[in-house]
Amino acid sequence: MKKLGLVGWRGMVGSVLMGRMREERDLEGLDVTFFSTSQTGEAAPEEAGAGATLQDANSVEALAQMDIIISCQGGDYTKAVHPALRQSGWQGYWIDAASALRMVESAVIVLDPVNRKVIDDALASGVKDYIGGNCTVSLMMMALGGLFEQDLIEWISPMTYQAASGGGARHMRELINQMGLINSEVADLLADPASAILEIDRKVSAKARSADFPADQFGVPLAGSLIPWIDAQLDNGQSKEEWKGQAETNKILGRSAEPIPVDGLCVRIGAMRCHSQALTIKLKKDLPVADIEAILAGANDWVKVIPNEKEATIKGLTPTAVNGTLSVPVGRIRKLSMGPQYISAFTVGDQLLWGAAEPLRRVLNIVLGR
Ligand SMILES: NC(=O)C1=CN([C@@H]2O[C@H](COP(=O)(O)OP(=O)(O)OC[C@H]3O[C@@H](n4cnc5c(N)ncnc54)[C@H](OP(=O)(O)O)[C@@H]3O)[C@@H](O)[C@H]2O)C=CC1
Ligand SMILES: N[C@@H](CC(=O)OP(=O)(O)O)C(=O)O
Repeated sequence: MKKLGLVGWRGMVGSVLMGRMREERDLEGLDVTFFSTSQTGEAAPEEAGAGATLQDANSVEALAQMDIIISCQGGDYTKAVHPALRQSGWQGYWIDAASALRMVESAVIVLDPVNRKVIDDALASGVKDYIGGNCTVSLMMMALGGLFEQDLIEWISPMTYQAASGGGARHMRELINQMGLINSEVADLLADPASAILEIDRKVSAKARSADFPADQFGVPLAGSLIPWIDAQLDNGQSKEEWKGQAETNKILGRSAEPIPVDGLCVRIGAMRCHSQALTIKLKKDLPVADIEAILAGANDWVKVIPNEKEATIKGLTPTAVNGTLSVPVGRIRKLSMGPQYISAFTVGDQLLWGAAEPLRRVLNIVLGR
């Protein structure tokens, strides 16, 4: 029986992963060990077996007993533990949600509905590190998989609308706290239909700008606002999140020569866990919209083409509609006035499912040959 070690399983991404693995019974037939950086010796979840306890996630000796390790613990943990584990001679499979190893040459970024062949070739050639992609990149590629598969894309400019969950659980809590405080500030005025909307607006702004407004996680208010910067600042003016667009897309596709340009602005908005993206795409040739829709719809089981109509769009192409599901709707597909090869598209996806957990559980099954 293969030995699987799970690290980071009780965090936000790890909990979503556990939920999916339980739904799909992925842990059956495996000898599962749960690790923790802070709770060694406490009771482990039932999948570890009766009486099993949490093992020390910082113990290279304990980790080295595993055939496969999945980590959702974060990049600092990966950087601290993975090199020591490999240096100890460990030959097992390392599956990771964190970005730390993504661009390392010996690692593959996994998104099997899009790059199954890259994964299969890597397995055949002995690659042992399989890393989940950046959520925004994975969701964009799930939506546009058909156009990538047929090599129809000359370039893409994604303008993103990213959810609070991308920052972590504390960021989601802060957003809801901010929403609640804003509502409380004007609750009496809202209850009075005769109150002046500009007075409500003035009080909302004053509250959000006040020194005691909770903004420790995002640094500035997000509720009722947005933040046009995600992750670190790079010397070329891009944010790191924007840099990942082109770097990871091409690595996922296994394209080193002639990379597809992918560049745009990444923006944090007050959604909970769905990232949305408005895409401007230059195609390599002029294709009818109906053909583009058919190519997109046929690429995988999760992408769903929403017709470019108002009712269908506002009902099906929003974070509220998609939250907590594996569906990746893509719509607003139309020709732009720049020319027949230029199209728009808009897509929404759950950044904790296809954006983080789902590619990991799927590559586990691929590694296990099932
Ligand atoms: N958030 C996201 O959108 C995405 C995150 N990722 C990657 O996944 C990593 C983990 O992210 P995320 O899941 O948000 O991190 P969390 O902060 O939710 O969890 C990380 C770890 O914190 C520890 N922890 C301490 N207190 C608690 C608590 N009260 N409840 C749960 N866990 C606790 C747990 O480790 P222990 O048991 O050892 O104490 C847990 O595994 C990120 O660093 C990133 O690399 C990847 C894609 C998207
Ligand atoms: N940076 C993403 C979330 C994330 O964790 O990305 P990555 O896995 O590339 O570090 C966001 O804030 O929405």
